[in-house]
Amino acid sequence: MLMHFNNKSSVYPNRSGYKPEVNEQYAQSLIPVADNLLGLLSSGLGLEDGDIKQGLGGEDLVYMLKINYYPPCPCPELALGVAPHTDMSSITILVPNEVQGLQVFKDDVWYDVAYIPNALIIHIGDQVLSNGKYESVFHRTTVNKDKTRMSWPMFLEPPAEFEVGPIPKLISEDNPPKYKTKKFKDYVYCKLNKLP
Ligand SMILES: O=C(O)CCC(=O)C(=O)O
Ligand SMILES: [Fe+2]
Repeated sequence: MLMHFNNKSSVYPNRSGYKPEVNEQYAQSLIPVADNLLGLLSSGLGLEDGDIKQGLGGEDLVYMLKINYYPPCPCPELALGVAPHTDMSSITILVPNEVQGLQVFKDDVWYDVAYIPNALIIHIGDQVLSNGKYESVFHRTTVNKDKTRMSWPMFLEPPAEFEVGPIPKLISEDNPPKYKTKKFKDYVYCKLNKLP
């Protein structure tokens, strides 16, 4: 289930019995956290605090909340909840329930991401803006034989029509652009279709 938020509107799926208030409250309270994180990522690159947010569309940045629902699976060793991937968002802020499932890949090993009550999990997504300085985390989810797992990721993404590319201030002769600048919707299309 997907919900889009920005500072102008919220769009909900139209499902009978679905009460959006709690998700709305959760998403709204994450927005300052998200903005703070983007500021930190910006200063980590030696940029002004607002530069990354600006490079993602500024006030038009999309905060997309998704709800993942993984029912119990009779053969968990034969299935995955989500196949290995990197997120196309700039960052993802995720809260899971207590059922283990998220794994990240490092040095050829899949590691369980421990559930820590009340902790937020932050994924670095595809970091075109940083020109690859920040590396996206390759991750997947497993499923559980008996228990239902749920997770609530919020993806921070540029608007579809917004052009994304390495932040010009980062580019120099020593650090040429590693990515083409293109509309975010074209970035998504190319990634999904394995095009350059
Ligand atoms: O359920 C999770 O913990 C992660 C889900 C995920 O990777 C995604 O929705 O992109
Ligand atoms: Fe993901």
